[in-house]
Parts: sequence; C-alpha cells; structure tokens
Amino acid sequence: MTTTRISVGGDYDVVIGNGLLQELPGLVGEGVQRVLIVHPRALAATGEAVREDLVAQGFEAYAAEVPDAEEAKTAQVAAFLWGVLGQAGFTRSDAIVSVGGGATTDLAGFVAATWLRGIRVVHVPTTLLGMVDAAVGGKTGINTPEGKNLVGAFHPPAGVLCDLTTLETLPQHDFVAGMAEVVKCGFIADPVILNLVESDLEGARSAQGPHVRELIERAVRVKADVVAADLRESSLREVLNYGHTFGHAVEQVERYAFRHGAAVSIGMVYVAELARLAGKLDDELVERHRSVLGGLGLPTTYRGDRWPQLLDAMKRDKKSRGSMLRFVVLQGLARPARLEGPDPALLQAAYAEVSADVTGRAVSL
Ligand SMILES: NC(=O)c1ccc[n+]([C@@H]2O[C@H](COP(=O)([O-])OP(=O)(O)OC[C@H]3O[C@@H](n4cnc5c(N)ncnc54)[C@H](O)[C@@H]3O)[C@@H](O)[C@H]2O)c1
Ligand SMILES: O=C(O)C(=O)C[C@@H](O)[C@H](O)[C@H](O)COP(=O)(O)O
Ligand SMILES: [Zn+2]
Repeated sequence: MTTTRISVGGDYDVVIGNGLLQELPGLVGEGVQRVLIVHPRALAATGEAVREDLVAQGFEAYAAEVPDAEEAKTAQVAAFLWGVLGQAGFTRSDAIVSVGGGATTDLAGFVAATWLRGIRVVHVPTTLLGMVDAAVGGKTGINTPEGKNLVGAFHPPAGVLCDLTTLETLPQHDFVAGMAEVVKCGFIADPVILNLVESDLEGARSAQGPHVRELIERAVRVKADVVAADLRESSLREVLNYGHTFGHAVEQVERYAFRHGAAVSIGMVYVAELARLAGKLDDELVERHRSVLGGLGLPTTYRGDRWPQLLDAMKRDKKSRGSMLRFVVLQGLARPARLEGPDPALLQAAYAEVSADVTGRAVSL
C-alpha cells in the first residue's frame, strides 16, 4: 500500500504506511551524531532493532528502556533519561527517537524539549493513539502526584513515522482505546469519521479493519490542521481537549488503571450530557456519543461515588482560569464551543447521567 505524508503546517510530516523504518535515518538528520532511542519494556526488541539499524547507518545509537504506559511519565524517569544523555555526552546537534505509545512519546518529547533547552526528536508511535494524536502536535509532558500532564513543554518533532505494521502486536483493548481519540476528531471536526466507524463497528476495533487506514489519516489531518493554526493552545487547540476535563480526572482518580482513551470516552459522554443540560446540545447527538463509543466497546459510564475527588481533579485542568472551570462542549456536530463556569449543580447532574454502580447499571446520585 502507498505511503501517505501529511504536512503539519509545513514544519514536518506525519508519514503513514507499512515498513517505514528505513525512512528513520533521513528524519533523524544528517548532522546528527548521537541518537537515544527511548522505548517501553514491551517494545525492547523493536527498540533494539531500531538501534542496530541506526548504528548500521553510521549513528552512535543508544537505547533506553522506560516503564510501560503511564508509569513512564514521571520526573524520576525523565531524570533517568537526562542522566543517560549526560553520560553519553549528547549535544545540541544530537537527537532522540521515541518508539512506543503516547506515554513514551510524551516522555521522550519532554526530555528532548528540556535537554540543553531543546534537541531534535523524531516520534515512531506504535499505538493507534500515538499515531493519531500523541506524536503529532508537539505537546509533551509528564505527570506529578497532583495531576496529569502538569509539567510539560510545546516541542514539535522533526517528523512522525506511523508504521502500521507495529500495530500488529498491540492488544485489542489498547487499539480500541486509541479509537476514542479518532471518534473525538469525528465529533469536533470531521463527521465522516463517525459515519465510517458506525458503518462497521467491529472493523473499527481491529488494526485490520477495512476503514482503519482512512480513519487514521482523517484523524491525523484534523490534529495537524488544528496544531498548525494554534500550536500553543491560545484558543483553537483547546478543541482537541474535548472530553478530557472529566477524562483526565477519571484517569487520576483511578491512579492510571484506566487507559487514557477509555477515560476520554467517558469524558466525552460526560461533556455531551453537560452541554445538553446547558441547553446547547440535543438528545440525539448525546445518544450518538453513547452508541458509537459503547458500540466500539469503550466505557460510557463511571462509578457514582467519586464526585468530590473528580471535581478536585477537574479544578487542576489546564483550561481552568483561576477558580473557573472551562469545558470544550459541542453546540452541534463539528461545532465546538466553550462552557465557562457552569453551575456546580449542572456539573453534578451531568455526573449523575454517566454514573453507574459497580455492576455497571446507571444509578441516580
Ligand atoms: N501529547 C499529546 O498530544 C497526547 C495526545 C493524546 C494522548 N496523550 C498521552 O498518551 C498516553 C496514552 O498513550 P497510549 O494510549 O498510546 O498508551 P501507552 O503509551 O500507555 O501504551 C499502552 C501500552 O501498550 C504498550 N505498547 C505500545 N505499543 C505497542 C505495540 N505496538 N505492541 C504491543 N504493546 C505496545 C505500551 O508499552 C503500554 O504498555 C497518555 O499518557 C496520554 O496522556 C498525549
Ligand atoms: O493535542 C492537544 O492539544 C490535546 O489536547 C490532545 C489530547 O488528546 C491529549 O490527551 C493531550 O495530552 C491533553 O493535554 P492537556 O493539555 O489536557 O494535558
Ligand atoms: Zn487525549
């Protein structure tokens, strides 16, 4: 199959195809001497294969293994990588390559942004979520005990290589979690995505699904267009945060036992209910959130006994201004808007709409 190149504002390309790793040396760049490949435990063999390839191309290449998933996004792991870079003598003309999911690209991007105040980084995302979202757009970051992504920097990559063959080893629940961000792009900007997913829900649950390549390309285009227009999230970029205020709070309350995409799925239903209660969204579109996300096997409800903890976590959302909570809502399909400082009763009423008891049944608060 052909290779697709999607330009992000003319600054770098997201390359999508199969067997693309031969393109990596070109993206790492000619003037680069040393390369650090950052990969999670689950991708030790892939990380080593990439390292050997780069050595064969004449680079001085090192590999650093980091924990899987969210455990990698800590100050301790970032400090470990700074130590590796320091000991190997990385200079401003050297580079980092991330090979992994969004947690790895967020961490490696952050270390690249901070080492010597910024060195080159190339992302090789190996999850659906990494390909369509985390590796694109230059948001990098780590968590602190107080919250998700609280420390970070905007540091766009030199390139993004989405080698679709890497998805073959990704567990299905991780693939489906990535579909939540694809569906997000459908709701905020490109309804064709929703039509494609709804036309074959089972196909959209697997990397081999007939529409998956088109879904990936469409989601990357949505993200690329938004970040090209507003890299630093002064306004427009906030739309990519649809479902994330409540979603990040769920991740935090669950101590990251939920995958990001699963939490964002619940967060989108929450914020759709909030928009409905605020008189901005009709019942039909709220129900479409439940049917498409639920149809993919993503969660659309959350336990009903965590309101104080969720509210506390939501207050630390980056979209908040002072003590005012701000949400990205929809006022129609692909018509994002902001809801600022909603009445606390409305916030809790929306929580009641997504609440379930431990058996998964909806409950009233
Ligand atoms: N920077 C951004 O713009 C942005 C956007 C969306 C999400 N994110 C972040 O991305 C993270 C979630 O990323 P994710 O969903 O990719 O999860 P992840 O990075 O936690 O990866 C999920 C699991 O899959 C493993 N894995 C990765 N690729 C694999 C493969 N090909 N085969 C087998 N196992 C593989 C990982 O080691 C991990 O255990 C969150 O931290 C979220 O905050 C960032
Ligand atoms: O790229 C963005 O901007 C996003 O908001 C994309 C989100 O999917 C992503 O999860 C992002 O990491 C959230 O960032 P945060 O600023 O809410 O921490
Ligand atoms: Zn996200």
